[in-house]
Amino acid sequence: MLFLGRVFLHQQPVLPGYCISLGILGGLGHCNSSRSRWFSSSSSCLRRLRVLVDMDGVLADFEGGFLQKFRIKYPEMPYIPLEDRRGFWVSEQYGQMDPELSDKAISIWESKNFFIDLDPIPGAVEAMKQMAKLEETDVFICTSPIKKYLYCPYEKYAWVEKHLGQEFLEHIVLTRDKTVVSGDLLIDDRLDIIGAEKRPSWEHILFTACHNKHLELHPPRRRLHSWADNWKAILDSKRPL
Ligand SMILES: Cc1cn([C@H]2C[C@H](O)[C@@H](COP(=O)(O)O)O2)c(=O)[nH]c1=O
Ligand SMILES: [Mg+2]
Ligand SMILES: [Mg+2]
Repeated sequence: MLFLGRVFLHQQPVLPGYCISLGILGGLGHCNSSRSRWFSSSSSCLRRLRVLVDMDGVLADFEGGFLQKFRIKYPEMPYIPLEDRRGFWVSEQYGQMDPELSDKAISIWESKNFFIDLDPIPGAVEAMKQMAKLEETDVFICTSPIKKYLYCPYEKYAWVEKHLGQEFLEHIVLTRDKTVVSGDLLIDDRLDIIGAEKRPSWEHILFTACHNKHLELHPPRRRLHSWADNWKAILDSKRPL
């Protein structure tokens, strides 16, 4: 039967007309893709969990890499130790210290080799490899490139190949607007993820970073404190029963 209503699952509206209902509606979700992961057994629909994982600040140590290169390039300039970082935008906090420092900060991540040289966040590579191997689970790296595109997009791909392997190249989403990407979970260190879609399909799990660790999250918002934290439990909490 053609399902004509709007079904809300994980706060996601499933567009009318997209779903052919095979019986039980529990667990409906990402059914609007030609490569959809639907399968039906004994007249029930099961679907795979889709996890979106941010790159800078979650897989790759943007803050650490920035500070190291900033201090090498501008040894005479003041800098902000990681424990004093506040707010997502490095350029903003440096600009508040001295207006000319904002452009100097930006020059660091606009330079060749900035993104490829970033170290992995502890535990990230192992966690991603484990996550990708989980049954009924699809993992995508969902990352925003800078607008000065000369090096960044290429180096993000190269970083993924170097640290996670070639197979992961199939699982990269480069976007400046993560709200239009569908998934069950988005693990990301940025507090405010906004964009064209006012009701993103994913639940945002805030990944703890130096710039957000002091922020109090209001329920039901959740954190992943590090890759040593129980990320599997967070995934399991989103699986259909
Ligand atoms: C801190 C900071 C970051 N950026 C850029 C660098 C990255 O390309 C994105 C962040 O990407 P994510 O997918 O949200 O991790 O933003 C910047 O332009 N200015 C900054 O201060
Ligand atoms: Mg990030
Ligand atoms: Mg898998």
